[in-house]
Amino acid sequence: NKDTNYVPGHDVMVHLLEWKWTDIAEECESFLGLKGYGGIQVSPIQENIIIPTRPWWERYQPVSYRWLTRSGNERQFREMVEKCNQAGVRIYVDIIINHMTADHSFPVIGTGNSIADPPSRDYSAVPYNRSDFHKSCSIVDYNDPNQVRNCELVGLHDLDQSNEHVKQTIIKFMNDVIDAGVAGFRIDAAKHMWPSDLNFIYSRLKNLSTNHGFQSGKRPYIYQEVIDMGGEGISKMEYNDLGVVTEFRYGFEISRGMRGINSLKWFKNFGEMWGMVPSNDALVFIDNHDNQRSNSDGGSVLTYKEPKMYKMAIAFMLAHPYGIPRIISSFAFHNKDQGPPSDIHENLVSPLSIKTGSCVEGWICEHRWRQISNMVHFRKVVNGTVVSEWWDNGNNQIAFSRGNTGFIAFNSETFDLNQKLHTKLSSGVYCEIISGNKINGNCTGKTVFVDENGYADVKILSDAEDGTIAIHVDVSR
Ligand SMILES: O=C(NCCCOc1c(-c2ccc(O)c(O)c2)oc2cc(O)cc(O)c2c1=O)[C@@H]1CCCN1C(=O)/C=C/c1ccc(O)c(O)c1
Ligand SMILES: [Ca+2]
Repeated sequence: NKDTNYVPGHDVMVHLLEWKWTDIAEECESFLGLKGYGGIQVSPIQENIIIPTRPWWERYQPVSYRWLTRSGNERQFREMVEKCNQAGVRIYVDIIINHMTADHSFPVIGTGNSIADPPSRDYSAVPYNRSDFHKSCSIVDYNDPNQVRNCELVGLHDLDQSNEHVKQTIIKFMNDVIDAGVAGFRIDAAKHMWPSDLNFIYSRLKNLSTNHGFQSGKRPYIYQEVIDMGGEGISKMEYNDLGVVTEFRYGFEISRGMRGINSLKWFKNFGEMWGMVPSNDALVFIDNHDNQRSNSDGGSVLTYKEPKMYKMAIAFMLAHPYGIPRIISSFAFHNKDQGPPSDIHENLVSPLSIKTGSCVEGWICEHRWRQISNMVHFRKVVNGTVVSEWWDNGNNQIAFSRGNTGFIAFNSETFDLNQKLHTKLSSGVYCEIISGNKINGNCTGKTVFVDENGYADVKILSDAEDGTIAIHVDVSR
């Protein structure tokens, strides 16, 4: 089964990219739990190589399975899991089991001071040696499934998951993390490992820890990074029996829609019909840590750098029932390799500075933006209902209801939207949640009136700050 293991009444995962464990624990208690977020994808916890320029992707070159990175140490990790579980927010660990480091021109030292000698495949802190790796061939033909699994991705030394010692070492690492109280894993570079080997590993994972509030018999939620835009030799459908897969087409298509490249009217049947995996098998997102800074999936997905369209894309994702949504919370970057704000002398990511509710000094904190966190509330309220009352203007103005619990409209035309639209909501005055909140019975943003026949006066000026209006039954006055 593919249960996220979220606490009932919580929904939506946020990837707190490069955040430190102590800051995450604090954010669980002061924001994420209260807003009803379901879970957090944390950056890799396993020791990684120190690359002099500290690119973000150094965390994807493991040196060992010790829980020592610039985000913190084992004690801080355990404390974070404890505090977040208590706040009703689950933790998902981004784990790299396909490979270790590449060869480098400098001595290889890890973030936990372990050493390794990649050319001789000696990773003494695990330990791994040459017999645990595939022969070093490079992936040159992505249409050859054998190469993609058994050769090296950009020179990263490729572990042989059919080797008994490798399997047992990975299984032990993952089971230790499960015992610390996490709810599941992101499997990095899953496309580069054989489904049968992954199945062997997953089947030997323990149930979630009853000492951390999980009911007995709960299985870890496994979502696998499989970058498949179609056209390669390997398909995401080879993996979605084992667990959930990242559906890269999702963010690509919604970005095209909100950019006006593809008319929003086509999104009436958005979902499996668009060649995406079944909804329960799809981990969906607009942008991720990789394609927000490069276009590795071949498309130019929306990011925080284009805020109006990005917020519309996120709002659509959180309002629509297809898939399991994940948002990213980023750090500002100017070049695609740049790592997080950090004190380069100290071997840690710099402390997060959150002033007056929004992050500063290089941390974007999309998860705190009102237009995004209020849509988490919307998604929780409409859970279990279907899309109905779809309306469009034949191009880039759309609206739909979610049962009789919520209603949302988008305008990405160059002219205003000003219509009486039918909803399935009962009549009354609703606080509009993209422009504001309902506080002590008052709306801090716009209000929307729904008449006794369910018709709402919907107005979205083309030059408005936000191109979305959304209401739901929890914010009727
Ligand atoms: O130009 C680069 N890489 C080549 C193009 C991206 O290829 C990579 C893919 C990749 C990309 C597209 C695919 O269709 C595919 O099957 C694999 O997955 C990775 C996964 C890792 O754990 C570590 C990596 O270094 C990579 C990687 O380099 C730069 C310099 C090295 C790291 N890197 C990067 O750009 C790092 C990218 C990266 C890192 C971690 C990820 O989880 C990821 O998805 C991408
Ligand atoms: Ca491999």
